Amino acid sequence: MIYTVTLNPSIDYHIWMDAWTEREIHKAQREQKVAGGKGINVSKVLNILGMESTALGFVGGFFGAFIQHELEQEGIAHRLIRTRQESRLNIKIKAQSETDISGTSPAISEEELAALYSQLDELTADDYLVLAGSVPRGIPDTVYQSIMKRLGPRGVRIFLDASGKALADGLAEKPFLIKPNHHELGELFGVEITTHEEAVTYGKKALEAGAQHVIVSMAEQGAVFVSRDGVYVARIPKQPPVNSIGAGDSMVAGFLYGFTRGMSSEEAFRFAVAAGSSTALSEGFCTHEKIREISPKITVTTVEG
Ligand SMILES: Nc1ncnc2c1ncn2[C@@H]1O[C@H](COP(=O)(O)OP(=O)(O)OP(=O)(O)O)[C@@H](O)[C@H]1O
Ligand SMILES: O=P(O)(O)OC[C@@]1(O)O[C@H](CO)[C@@H](O)[C@@H]1O
Repeated sequence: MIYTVTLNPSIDYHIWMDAWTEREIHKAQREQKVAGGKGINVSKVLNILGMESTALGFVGGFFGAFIQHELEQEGIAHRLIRTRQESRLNIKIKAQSETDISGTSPAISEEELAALYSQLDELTADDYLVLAGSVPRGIPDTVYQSIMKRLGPRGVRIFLDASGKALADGLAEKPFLIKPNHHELGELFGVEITTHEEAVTYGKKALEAGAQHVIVSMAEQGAVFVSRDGVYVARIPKQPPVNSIGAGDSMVAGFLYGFTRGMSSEEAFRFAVAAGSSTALSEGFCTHEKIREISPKITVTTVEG
């Protein structure tokens, strides 16, 4: 079974407007409220691709009930833990460009965190676990490392999509896959990454630091894959994004889908990039049809050495 953990889910409030200007009153042309958070998005994309998963994490208050209800409506299994404090609201403004405002997270109590640990203790070597997104208040930012310390030795394969200290500390526990974007990977090593070559260099350093597979996503520049199976660069034709929110989550779901369906690392990587790009270049998340359409436009090349 695949489990996704979203410690800090959100309602994503998408709002479209002609232009965004400071000190102006704006009228929305269109708006949409959806359950969000990185692990939840991975579960949603897996569901669209026809693969089951169980969403774990915390939800509270009215916003939390909304998130839970949406998952139920979409037929996504969940064991979300109800918290005393309300889940957050993240605003996604789509005007000349995309602007994100992330709401303050609820504080999670020790008992609520303990309830998550007891759920996680049920996982076995047959399971995949996706740990994705920010860590809410009340939880130490070493939480991903602690979860990996507990479940890694049991053979659970862990996909880690985190940044900052949560990513840095997590590496030592040998996650099966990490998916930083090039800014997050640069931050990890205190450098700025702008080219595929630099992403390969620092992707290899992440491998040396413990990760087993590394996907470095680079938005419209495509992505880089580094593992002992090979090093690949994926390029995509330049096109303005329609919605880049959840593109990275679609990539994680795409790789997980491909890998668990028996694709080679290279094929799973291509599928992951196609999933990410078809989410970025269309309304809503990727689908099998959109992935099939975009796949031939993606070039994947092998990097020697
Ligand atoms: N403008 C774009 N054109 C084509 N593909 C894109 C574009 N933006 C993103 N993608 C695809 O989606 C993948 C992930 O994008 P990105 O690097 O922005 O991830 P991210 O920062 O984790 O995103 P998010 O956190 O919003 O999900 C890229 O590797 C690429 O395949
Ligand atoms: O603040 P975090 O947890 O890092 O990211 C949260 C978030 O921006 O990530 C998803 C897109 O990847 C959105 O659904 C959600 O609002």
